Amino acid sequence: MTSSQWVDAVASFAVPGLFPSYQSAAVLLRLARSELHVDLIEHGEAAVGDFYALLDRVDKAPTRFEVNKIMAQKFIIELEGLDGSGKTTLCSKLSEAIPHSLSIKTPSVALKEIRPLWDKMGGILARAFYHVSNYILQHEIMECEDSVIIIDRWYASTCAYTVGYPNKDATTLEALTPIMELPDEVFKWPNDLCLRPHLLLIMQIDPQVRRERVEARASTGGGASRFNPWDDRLSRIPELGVRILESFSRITGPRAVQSVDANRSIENVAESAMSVIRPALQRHFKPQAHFASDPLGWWKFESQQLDLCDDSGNRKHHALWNLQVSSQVSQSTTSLTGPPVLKTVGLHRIDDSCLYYWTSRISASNDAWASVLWFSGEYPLESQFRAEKTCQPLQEILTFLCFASTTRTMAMRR
Ligand SMILES: Nc1ncnc2c1ncn2[C@@H]1O[C@H](COP(=O)(O)OP(=O)(O)O)[C@@H](O)[C@H]1O
Ligand SMILES: Cc1cn([C@H]2C[C@H](O)[C@@H](COP(=O)(O)OP(=O)(O)O)O2)c(=O)[nH]c1=O
Repeated sequence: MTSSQWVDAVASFAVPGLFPSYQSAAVLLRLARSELHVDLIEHGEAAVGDFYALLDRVDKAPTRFEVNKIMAQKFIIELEGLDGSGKTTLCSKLSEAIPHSLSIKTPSVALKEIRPLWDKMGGILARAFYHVSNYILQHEIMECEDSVIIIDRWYASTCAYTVGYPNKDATTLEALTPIMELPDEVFKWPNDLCLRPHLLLIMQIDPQVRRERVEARASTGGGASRFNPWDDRLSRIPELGVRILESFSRITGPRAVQSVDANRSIENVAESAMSVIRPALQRHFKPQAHFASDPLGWWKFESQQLDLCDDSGNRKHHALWNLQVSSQVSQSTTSLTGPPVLKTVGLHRIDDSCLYYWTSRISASNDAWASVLWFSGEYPLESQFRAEKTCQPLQEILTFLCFASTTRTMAMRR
């Protein structure tokens, strides 16, 4: 693609600077080097070479199998919030509190040297850099061995900071379309950014408290002490912070989204984040404990979290899903006949590649169970099987139903 073709392509983006895919941003960054003759070398040949080598490595998208395996084996938490809301502080607290966790950030530390170069260029090139940095982070997650990944900013920042403030010369935001009037499409996690957070935590902070923290950070020295351009913008144009926060809340792609009150002490903020994370980790890694305690409650909670149904109980989302329905009617657990046979009963379009369950008591005397397993065809079979085995051992698989109604109607029919 030549630079003029590229300029035409960019003009068709829904929001200026909001790239739809990895390739659309990577091609521009490569053009910057070859055709646009941007002087990159003055910024250090080694850093530039490393950056382009990294772009080439990330070019190869992970396979669906690799993605599904990572999504099943790891738990990814993304922290978002305005500058100075305490993300970095919370990341380090969480990584201390959560075993086998890794704390990383976007743009990743591997891009530390090259980032100021693209920041200095600004405009569409800087946006392209931030866009690819999300995929570089994905690459790092794929390669790491830790099971809980805590990320200080990810794609939600790229989207919110671009949509929130597409014109850097603006001193007022009057000319911009209100966030709530922009189409959903704008806030959609890119299809080719295959990993996504299991949990997005959005730090909510009073503007004055945030301002004081940013000033205190600036006066205490050290690496994190610099004012970045956003510190200044956010105080000159307070509505900008509101736009960015509204954008965070519209992002779709993360499996669950929660707000964290970031005004309180560091310990309180960490504890309130942990009170959301703990059960989420348990559901992810040990789903059986939830089925045992309050299965139906858990299901209701999850389906709201995932926003599967609208207020009337109709499914809102569409993607290919398999459905399996099995039930155990025997009161005895002594004659279990080994692992349940998994059988797919239909392909259904519901949401994205989430794996989750519904299981519930089916009689008042608590002697029978129904277990519904929806699983995305995209998950590796061994993880589906393992998850099923750990939920409720099924003595007898009685029914395989075709899924012809909404999730809520099914629950009511029982
Ligand atoms: N809950 C808190 N209470 C008081 N100060 C905090 C709290 N969380 C963070 N800070 C301080 O506020 C400043 C900004 O926090 P930081 O974690 O760097 O924010 P961010 O990563 O969101 O920009 C830092 O100086 C940090 O020590
Ligand atoms: C990750 C990301 C950050 N940014 C901006 C938002 C932040 O104001 C700025 C600095 O981010 P960051 O390095 O995370 O600084 P801080 O820890 O102070 O929040 O970069 C984008 O514009 N796009 C992006 O994709």
